[in-house]
Order: sequence, then structure tokens, then C-alpha cells
Amino acid sequence: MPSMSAGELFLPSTPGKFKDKSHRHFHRCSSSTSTFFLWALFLLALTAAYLTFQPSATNYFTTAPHWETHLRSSAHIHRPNGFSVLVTGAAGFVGSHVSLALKKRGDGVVGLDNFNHYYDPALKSARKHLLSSHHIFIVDGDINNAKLLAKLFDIAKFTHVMHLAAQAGVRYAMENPHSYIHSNIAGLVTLLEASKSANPQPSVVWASSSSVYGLNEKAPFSESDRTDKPASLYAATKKAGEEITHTYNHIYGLSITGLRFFTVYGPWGRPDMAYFSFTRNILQGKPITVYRGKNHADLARDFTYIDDVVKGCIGSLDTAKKSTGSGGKKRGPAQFRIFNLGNTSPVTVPMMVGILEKHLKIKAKKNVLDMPGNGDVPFTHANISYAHNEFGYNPTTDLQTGLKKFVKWYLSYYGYNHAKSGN
Ligand SMILES: O=C(O)[C@H]1O[C@H](OP(=O)(O)OP(=O)(O)OC[C@H]2O[C@@H](n3ccc(=O)[nH]c3=O)[C@H](O)[C@@H]2O)[C@H](O)[C@@H](O)[C@@H]1O
Repeated sequence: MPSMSAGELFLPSTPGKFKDKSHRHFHRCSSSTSTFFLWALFLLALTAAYLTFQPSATNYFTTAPHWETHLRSSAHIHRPNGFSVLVTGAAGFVGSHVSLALKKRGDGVVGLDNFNHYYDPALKSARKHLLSSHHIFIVDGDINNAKLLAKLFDIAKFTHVMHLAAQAGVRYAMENPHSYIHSNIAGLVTLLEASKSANPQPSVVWASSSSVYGLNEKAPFSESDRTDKPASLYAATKKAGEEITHTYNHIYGLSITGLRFFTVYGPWGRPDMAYFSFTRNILQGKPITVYRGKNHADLARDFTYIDDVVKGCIGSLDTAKKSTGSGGKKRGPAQFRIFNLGNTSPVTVPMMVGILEKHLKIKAKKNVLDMPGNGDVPFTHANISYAHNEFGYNPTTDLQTGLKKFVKWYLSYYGYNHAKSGN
């Protein structure tokens, strides 16, 4: 790949080039002032439209001239037979934990994250600082930016991609459906295109979701169960991702592992999730809304602690076989796997609230409401025997213990008084 300045990754021509062209057109077409203004307006609109549709990823590159050096050093492997891993969504909840675990054992890690505002970007920045202190470099960029991805694969010969960047959240899909298509469909395809064209092709491990089981009633959920009744657009995009990754495996020989996460929680978690927002509200003396299902049945989740999920992610990377293609061409059949990463013991939402009350030593003000038809499923419950057989996946943290660790982190991060005052 020819060498490219960071700026060129985002803008194919500078505003200066546009200006030169406009003058040439201007002289050729007409010398009247009105024609000039029309051309100027047209070019202005064209430039604005172009910039609007560019992925928002320029920040880092305009402010950090030595980014290629940082990237190379972050990708450097420090153990025999180690990996060099591109972690997308590295400033996210699961992404930051997995990045740290990989770096700690000597793997090379480069993060990619677009730092979007779906939830408090200050939390994402804090995670980024934590990773920086462990010498993990996060590129501020979007998975939809094909040029950026090609450049990253060109500089660092990634052995693996841990793809965790996504538009998460089940209920938000009704508010902003297109963000799910943008990240979970278009972004996924852009990333797979870059992966299949890379030399060497990396092995890809990526985050699917327990939500693909949708309205299934058979429990526990096994990977071989039907997943054709999604209850939310979020679930539908994750299910689509499973099909899309299969085609890249089939056509290009990409090694693919999909992980169905079950309501992952813990320190540095996502503020949009129930256990997190409940903690905030309880501390601030605000009411929480607890949904209940049909016939007043409690909703239940197979809440899975972050450290267990990280072990599952690393086990998947360690057992991922190499992709078989090169130069965008398949050379033989490649591995394709999908694993449940759950906890195998569902807990009801009211029980989860009870545990929080105990750890926070504050009674929650509960509003109990019938579950609105907004994409929620009544319960989740993982069968994890496949992951257990393949790489010894064995979750060991129950919700009591995990939420205790979460509350401890929450109070240390936000501060007890700050959390209570609602600032
Ligand atoms: O397992 C998964 O695949 C999914 O887990 C979570 O989705 P969810 O289980 O819905 O997690 P929460 O949003 O934290 O909700 C947990 C439970 O609390 C309930 N809830 C949520 C919010 C609320 O205000 N009240 C309430 O009772 C929900 O109905 C649900 O039963 C994540 O948000 C998804 O990104 C992820 O993909």
C-alpha cells in the first residue's frame, strides 16, 4: 500500500483542490457573476455533503503526528507465540477489559473506537486513559472507515481481530434504528472486507448476543436452537451478523468465532444497562422502573460477570484456527463457531434489585410496570457446554459477588457523595 498521510485517509482532496477546479470550470463555462455563484454554491454543497458522510474519525490523526509509531509499538508482541490483536470497541465495557487482559499476558493490542455519545463519553475517555497507562493505543476512528482499516492492517500485521464495536442496547433500537444498521451491519461488513483483504488474514472473534434467541421458550438456550424469532431490531442485526460472518467464512476462508454474550455486567460497565442505572437512581433517591412479564411474571436474565466473559473471549482467541485465505482468495475451508457465553443461572430482575439494595444499604423506590412491547424478552438462560468442551469455559462469579464488586467500583469511580447528590 502506498504511504498515505493521516489526513488523506479521510479526505480524498483538500479544499484547495476543490477551489482550483472551480476556477477552471468557472473560466470555461461562463464569466458572468451569477454562474460563478451557482458553481460556488454547488461546490460548497458538494463539499458539505461529502464531509457529512465521512466517518467521524479525524480527531486523533490531526492531533497526534506520531500515531503510526504508537500503533506499531502497541501492536508489538511481548511473549513467544503471542498474538497481535485489533480490538474494536476498545473504549467500551467488554473491549477495555479484554484489551487489558491481552496486554497483561504479553499480546500486542491496538484499539479502535469512535467514542460515540450513546452513553457518557467521559466514561469511555476514562477507560481509554486506563488502557493508555498500560501502553495500549486506541485509534479514534469508525469501523465504517475502510481506508482507515486498510491502513491499520497495513501497518500492523494483526493475527486476530476481536470485534466488539457495536450499537448495543435492546430498547434504544426503537429510538434510533439506523444506528444499529450503521454499526452492526454496515460496520461489520466493512471490517470483514478489510479482514479478508488483509495479508495475512486474521482470525475474527466477534460479539453476537443472547438476544438472538428472541422469543424461544425452550431453556436453557443452546447454540443449535432456532434463532429466527428476534424480538428487537438489535437482535435482528446481531442475527444478521451471524449470517454475514458465515458468508465471509464460506467465500474467503476467514476463521470466524461468534460469541453470544448474556447480559454482561461489572466494574467499568455500561450506564445504559439496568443494574448500572438502578444503582445510580437508588443512590440518588430516585425511583426505578422494574418491568414484569405476562401474567405478572418476573423477568429474568442470565447475568454474566465481566471477568468470566473475558476468560471466554480469550479462550475463543486461543482456540481460533488460522484463516485459510490470502489476498482476498479462499485456499481451503476455515473454522466457523458460535458459542454461548452465559452464567447458566438466571436471576429475576427484582432479585437483582434486592442484591443492589443490600450492597448499597438503601431501599429502592420501585415502580413496577408491565413490560412494554419494546424488544425485551422475558428471560435468558445459557447452556454453555459447547464453550466448556472447546476451551474450558467455566463462569465462577454469581450475581451477589459480581454486583458487590460493581458497587465497590461505582462508589470509588463516582464517589459516594457525588453519586448521592445526583451531580
Ligand atoms: O444479553 C444480551 O445479549 C444483551 O444484554 C443486555 O440487554 P438486557 O438483558 O436487556 O439488559 P438490561 O438492559 O440491563 O435489562 C436487564 C433486565 O432489566 C429489565 N429492565 C431494564 C430497564 C429498566 O428500566 N427496568 C427493567 O426492569 C429489562 O426488562 C431486562 O429484563 C445488553 O444491554 C445488550 O446490549 C446485550 O446484547
